[in-house]
Amino acid sequence: MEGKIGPMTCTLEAGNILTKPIGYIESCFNTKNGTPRQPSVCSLSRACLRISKSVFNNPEHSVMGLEEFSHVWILFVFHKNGRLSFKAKVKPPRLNGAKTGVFSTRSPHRPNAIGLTLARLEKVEGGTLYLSGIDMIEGTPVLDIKPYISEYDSPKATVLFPEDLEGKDRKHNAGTDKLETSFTAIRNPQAISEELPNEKYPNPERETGTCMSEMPNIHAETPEEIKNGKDLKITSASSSLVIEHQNTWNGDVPSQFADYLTVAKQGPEDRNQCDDGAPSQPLDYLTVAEKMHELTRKGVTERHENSNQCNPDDTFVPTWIKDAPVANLKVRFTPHSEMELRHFKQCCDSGGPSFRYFKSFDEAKYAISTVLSADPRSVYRRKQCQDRLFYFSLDTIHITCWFGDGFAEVLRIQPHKAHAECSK
Ligand SMILES: C[S@@+](CC[C@H](N)C(=O)[O-])C[C@H]1O[C@@H](n2cnc3c(N)ncnc32)[C@H](O)[C@@H]1O
Repeated sequence: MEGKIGPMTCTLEAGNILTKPIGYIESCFNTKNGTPRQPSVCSLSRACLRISKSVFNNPEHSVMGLEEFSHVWILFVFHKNGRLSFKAKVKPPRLNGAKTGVFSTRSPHRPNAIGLTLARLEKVEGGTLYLSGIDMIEGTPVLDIKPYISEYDSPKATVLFPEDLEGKDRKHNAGTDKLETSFTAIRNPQAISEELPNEKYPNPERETGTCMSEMPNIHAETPEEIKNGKDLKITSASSSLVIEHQNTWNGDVPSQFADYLTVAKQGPEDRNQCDDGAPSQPLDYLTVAEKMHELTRKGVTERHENSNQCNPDDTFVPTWIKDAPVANLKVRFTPHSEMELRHFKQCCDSGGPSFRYFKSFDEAKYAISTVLSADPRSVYRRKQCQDRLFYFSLDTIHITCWFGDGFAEVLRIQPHKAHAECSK
């Protein structure tokens, strides 16, 4: 039977789901103010997430095996967004007042108010996850956890070359595996046919899925015929494969590659003639193909190295992410604020204020510095209230600071009100 939520029918097929938090974040960030805009800003930030017993009777069962992953994706609700409002265009702080489409940003104000954070998984104890490198505030409802798997979650450059696979786990490289299979087919068709009991001889196009529309069908050739020098189709296959790689040059084919290509395109009669018309050794077509391959590979690598926009993993982002118009700030502490921070101890047994998440004065100072360096102010504050004091809290610390031209200065450090009890 279908469940109902108010007037709206809740069906998966319609994309309506009734969410139930699997737990709530306990975070070193108490308020939105001063919380980093992305988890990478403050690697020392910490949080913990207890899987709710109302979701799983035995929460520890649900996280079994998770300790084998270094990072986890956390899907959560921006529960402190205030009224649910969203606009098609937003002004991300990094654009310093300029607008862009909400879906090209990580703005919390979006139609479904769902956040996504990649956090480091420090440890798993029972049904509790200990996280670091986070940007979620205290009490954030968590909808789901998924392991971060770089093999799936980080796009890889298109690998054209079987050599790139050496020493790598091939299971996760289906595309390149296909290409390698096709090379194997070209080098040694019999080997492939032996692996395929239902087929007498391989058809690399079908076998590999590689786009080789012009590739002659080598299906009908017997290994004996190939051995007897009837290697035309095999060699054509290898040249077709290489010609496919021309595309990677974006039309700017280097002359050396073009020379190889000419040779590769010649018919067998031409290939076996020297310039003076004397018969030559039969051209090793596969060698030509491999040389072309090598050249393409070098070219692709160079293109990656010279490119400003592309990352080595074949991804790219707009320049406002990489070279934001908002510079990082220098951070300094007044001697007084530094002394105040030194009063915080690691455990509350010793009397006086103590940290809940940080392990030392240095960690706390570093975390405060990273948060301030990324300039946590809103664009409005940055532009309209430059000389106002800025307050935020981190762990059990309440911080007062101000911003000047290119810097932030910490003026005062006090125990955060909410944690004053423990300090006592
Ligand atoms: C820009 S969002 C990015 C969040 C996430 N990494 C993402 O990409 O979806 C991070 C900001 O959301 C705000 N925030 C964090 N937790 C929140 C919550 N539970 N409700 C509302 N806002 C929150 C904080 O001000 C933080 O600086």
